[in-house]
Amino acid sequence: MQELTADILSRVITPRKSHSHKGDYGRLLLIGGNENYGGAIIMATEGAINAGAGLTAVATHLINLTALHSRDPEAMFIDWRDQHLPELIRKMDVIVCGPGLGVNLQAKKVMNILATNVTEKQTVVLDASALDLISQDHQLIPAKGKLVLTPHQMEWQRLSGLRIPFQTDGANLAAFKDLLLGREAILVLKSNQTRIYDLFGHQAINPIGNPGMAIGGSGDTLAGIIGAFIAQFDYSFDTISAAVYLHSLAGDIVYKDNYVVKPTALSKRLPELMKKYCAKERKM
Ligand SMILES: NC(=O)C1=CN([C@@H]2O[C@H](COP(=O)(O)OP(=O)(O)OC[C@H]3O[C@@H](n4cnc5c(N)ncnc54)[C@H](OP(=O)(O)O)[C@@H]3O)[C@@H](O)[C@H]2O)[C@@H](O)CC1
Ligand SMILES: Nc1ncnc2c1ncn2[C@@H]1O[C@H](COP(=O)(O)OP(=O)(O)O)[C@@H](O)[C@H]1O
Ligand SMILES: [Mg+2]
Repeated sequence: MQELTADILSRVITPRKSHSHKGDYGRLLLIGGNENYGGAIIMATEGAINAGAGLTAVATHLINLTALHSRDPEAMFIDWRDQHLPELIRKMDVIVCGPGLGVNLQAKKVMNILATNVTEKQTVVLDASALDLISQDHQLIPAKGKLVLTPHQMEWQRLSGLRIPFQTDGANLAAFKDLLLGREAILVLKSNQTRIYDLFGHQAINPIGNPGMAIGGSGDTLAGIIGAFIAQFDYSFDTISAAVYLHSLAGDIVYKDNYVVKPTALSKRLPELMKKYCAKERKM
């Protein structure tokens, strides 16, 4: 099991080229935020924008439009009932689905649209409610594309059938293989020591982070950061590991002077940290 260090950031976060435009840093769609959980998709969006996604769009309940745009004017919006959603999904590089999505009929409809429209070249990050929905119905797992699953331990219990005390590395990997037979997929199993697994034998543990991050929205923010990293850099074990590490590093910086780590405060630290670790690489 590889223990992550700051080296992962310098390896993944590359300097931006002068001759580039927003399209070079990825098109990211975030899907989630029902009438009760609008905050979740807004926090995921703040994670994504601050982690550098080139273009960010949000498919959510209409009720969240004003709140979203007043906080994040960088994000584009689509009502998740809009008939153009399938078309928009097909244009994206990466789709993050689940923060605040809920599990009602509308949520299932949205997941079904996603599952049937994802193409081979795209990556889908499934988090929160999306994981609960696929636990209930495996047909809702997108049929094509690369996958990243980001459960916390209870979501993983629902998905894998492994009770939390039995979530050992061996058992996690076996359950992950069973679930995603033959697919290109990465599992980010979140806890106070998040573990990352792929199906080729890579395993990493994140030793940083803090209990100030035990607050609603921390995971939603991480889902956005992971989406932005894949959109800008690539889909790889290292890229996803770097996103996990950066999230905790930003959390640790906020925690130095604060009893709790508000997810929105964590997101604000991301651009400066990305600059710092990218600049380090250039000096080497
Ligand atoms: N502001 C917003 O809009 C927010 C909206 N949100 C949205 O809410 C939706 C539901 O997501 P959820 O994660 O809140 O609920 P759920 O899946 O039931 O998990 C909680 C259960 O799991 C257990 N548990 C055990 N181990 C655990 C662990 N390591 N980490 C975490 N939990 C652990 C835990 O145990 P207990 O607390 O009982 O000890 C409890 O029984 C989803 O769409 C999400 O995006 C939230 O993101 C918050 C901010
Ligand atoms: N005690 C802790 N120490 C370190 N990291 C933590 C701790 N508690 C929570 N986290 C991190 O916060 C995030 C919580 O994710 P999640 O439970 O999905 O939150 P939410 O759904 O409320 O956004 C994970 O990235 C997890 O690693
Ligand atoms: Mg969560």
